[in-house]
Amino acid sequence: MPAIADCAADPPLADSYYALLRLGGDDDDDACTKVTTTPQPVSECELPMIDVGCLTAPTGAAAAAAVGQQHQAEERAACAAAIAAAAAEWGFFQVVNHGVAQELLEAMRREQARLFRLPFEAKSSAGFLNDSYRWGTPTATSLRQLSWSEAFHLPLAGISGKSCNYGDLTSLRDVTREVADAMSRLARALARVLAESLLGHAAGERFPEGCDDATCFLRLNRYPPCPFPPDDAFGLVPHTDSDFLTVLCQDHVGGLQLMKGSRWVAVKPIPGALIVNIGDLFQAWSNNRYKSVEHRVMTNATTERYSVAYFLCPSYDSPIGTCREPSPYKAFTFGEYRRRVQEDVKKTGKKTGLSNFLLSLTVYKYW
Ligand SMILES: C=C1C[C@]23C[C@@]1(O)CC[C@H]2[C@@]12CC[C@H](O)[C@@](C)(C(=O)O1)[C@H]2[C@@H]3C(=O)O
Ligand SMILES: O=C(O)CCC(=O)C(=O)O
Ligand SMILES: [Fe+2]
Repeated sequence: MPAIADCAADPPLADSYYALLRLGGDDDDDACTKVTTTPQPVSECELPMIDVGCLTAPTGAAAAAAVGQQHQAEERAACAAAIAAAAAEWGFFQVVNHGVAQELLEAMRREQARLFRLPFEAKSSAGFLNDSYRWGTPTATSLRQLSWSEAFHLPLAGISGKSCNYGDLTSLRDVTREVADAMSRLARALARVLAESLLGHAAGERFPEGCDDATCFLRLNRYPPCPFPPDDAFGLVPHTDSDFLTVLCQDHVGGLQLMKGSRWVAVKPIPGALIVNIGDLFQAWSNNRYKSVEHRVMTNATTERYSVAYFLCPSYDSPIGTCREPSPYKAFTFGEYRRRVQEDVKKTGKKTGLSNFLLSLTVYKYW
């Protein structure tokens, strides 16, 4: 592993900042991202908190005998109902007893810090961690499109793949693999109860089809301190996630905000809890019942912030489909969706997302 040199570790985000400032590009017409002279105060919210122990605990014979199968079934039904209600109302919730060990998450944070402390040249060099390093916003044309952050967007297939040379980063690989496995179990259990809540038990059991190790991603995010005013650039620009659902572990620093009603609210970090959010694919599949909610990360002037996100994605050739006809959306595959998002971001600097795939501009409300 190259020598650790803190001073050269940060990506040249300030260069991007000044270049965009000089460019003076038009700010968005989007009210949510517009720079306002008097920014609206953002209140802090407590996301619905759900104990998902009954979904993640091993269902051994001893456990069944002790608790009683009837009671277990009732507990599972109540948990599923709380998850479905939060996905419909908030698009976001928090979980405890989630099955991802606290020591593992702490080890992940240590490995992540070590990884991001590598010199920028090493992180961005060809082939490093399968070319998964991203920083800033290469497509930005205005300051408000700049994400003051760096990330490794890791396809899970690549983590164990021999094609990737980890060198001295083998401990990072092992921890990453373990976190991905544990988050994957949680994400699948949640996706399944969300599908069951709309389809019934037997049909929901097969959900999500087409999602496996080769198709999901783990994203390691780092938000360096940002010396510029928080109204100039974001830590991560407002977006919805292009997946079925995301499991997120944020540290104690805070900065994540989400849209609730038509206001931004800040998510208070709760030690030990993981955050779950619905992505675009679940919103489409559920005919808008579950909400893929816009979220963003604010910058912090003094303190760096870390997060890890697990994205539950199907293979590119998977049709997304619907839980029930008629769907408000045209039929599309995940590959078509990703391509359209990338084209839009390249052309306009912004993701348009699901509205590109609506059958008509009528606002559908099914639920
Ligand atoms: C420029 C963009 C790429 C992105 C969508 C966005 O408009 C803003 C955030 C980006 C991000 C970050 C996390 C995930 O990697 C991602 C897949 C997502 O859902 O939001 C990407 C988006 C993307 O490349 O589709
Ligand atoms: O860092 C966070 O809190 C959010 C990250 C996020 O939204 C993403 O990676 O898609
Ligand atoms: Fe996100």
